[in-house]
Amino acid sequence: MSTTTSPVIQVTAVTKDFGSTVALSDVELTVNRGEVVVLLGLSGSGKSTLLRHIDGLERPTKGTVEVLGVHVPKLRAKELRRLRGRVAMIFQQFELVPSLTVLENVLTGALAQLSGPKLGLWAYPKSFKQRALQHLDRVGLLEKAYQRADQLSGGQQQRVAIARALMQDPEILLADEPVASLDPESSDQVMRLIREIAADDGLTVVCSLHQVDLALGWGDRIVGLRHGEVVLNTPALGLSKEEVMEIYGRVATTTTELTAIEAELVANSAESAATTSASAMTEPAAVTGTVL
Ligand SMILES: Nc1ncnc2c1ncn2[C@@H]1O[C@H](COP(=O)(O)OP(=O)(O)OP(=O)(O)O)[C@@H](O)[C@H]1O
Repeated sequence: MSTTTSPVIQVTAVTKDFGSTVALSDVELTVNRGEVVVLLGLSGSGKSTLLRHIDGLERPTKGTVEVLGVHVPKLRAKELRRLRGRVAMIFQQFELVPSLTVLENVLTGALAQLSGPKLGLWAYPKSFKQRALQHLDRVGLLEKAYQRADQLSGGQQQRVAIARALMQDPEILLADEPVASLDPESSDQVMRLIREIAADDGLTVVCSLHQVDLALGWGDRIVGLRHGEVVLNTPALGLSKEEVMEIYGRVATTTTELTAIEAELVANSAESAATTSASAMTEPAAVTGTVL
């Protein structure tokens, strides 16, 4: 399914202050149905805060956020839960339950659709289990359905998290640094999968990343944030790596300078990823390649 020009996310003049910290400053963002938008920016530039506004986890200090035609900050708890049924989210640390099987973890994506008791595999109707197995097949992990989640590699766990998100039948997928804890090969696999699902299902994706190459390879549009401000909002096609590097306020005029800037930013990002992965249940962050 291709991108249409009907906006499903409309962020208008959003500013978010946390005390004296301005996390977002006058942010404008329109995302059309079926688009894959990648948010890039240094650690602390506001990527997660923007995603959290789209999911209604934060309210703007100023401005408006409209998702699937609904004005998010004004929603009551029940309406917000209903909206979240249509908006799935995946995270850097996968957020699986390590002691549960892969199948049980996928089924938890449908918890909100259950009316009865919500404990254990038996709580789910057979049709739910069939759907969960289909999603596992789709992410290439059907044979792992009855293994404990913590026996899987990081890349496999993120694919389980994607299958869990699909149980919601979402219209929008928000992905907060989904590959920050993965090696380059697994990162590519996960981004390819997200891209394929978006194309097949007409799913709209907003995904924050640190890797410029992945952003250019898998995104339809790149949105760059610096100190909470949108400094780039451009189709990925035809955009050069050097142009993207300007998001970081660093301009390289030679390849040597570009390599040096990348190396500096990799070190910066590795430090941030190591801090975040301290509580992860999977392998520590492997940061290689062009990681910013
Ligand atoms: N709940 C909060 N309370 C106070 N400050 C916050 C809160 N959430 C975010 N911030 C601040 O807002 C700014 C933007 O943070 P945010 O997490 O959105 O950045 P990010 O680009 O996602 O960073 P990273 O790549 O490290 O995840 C940072 O200065 C951060 O410290």
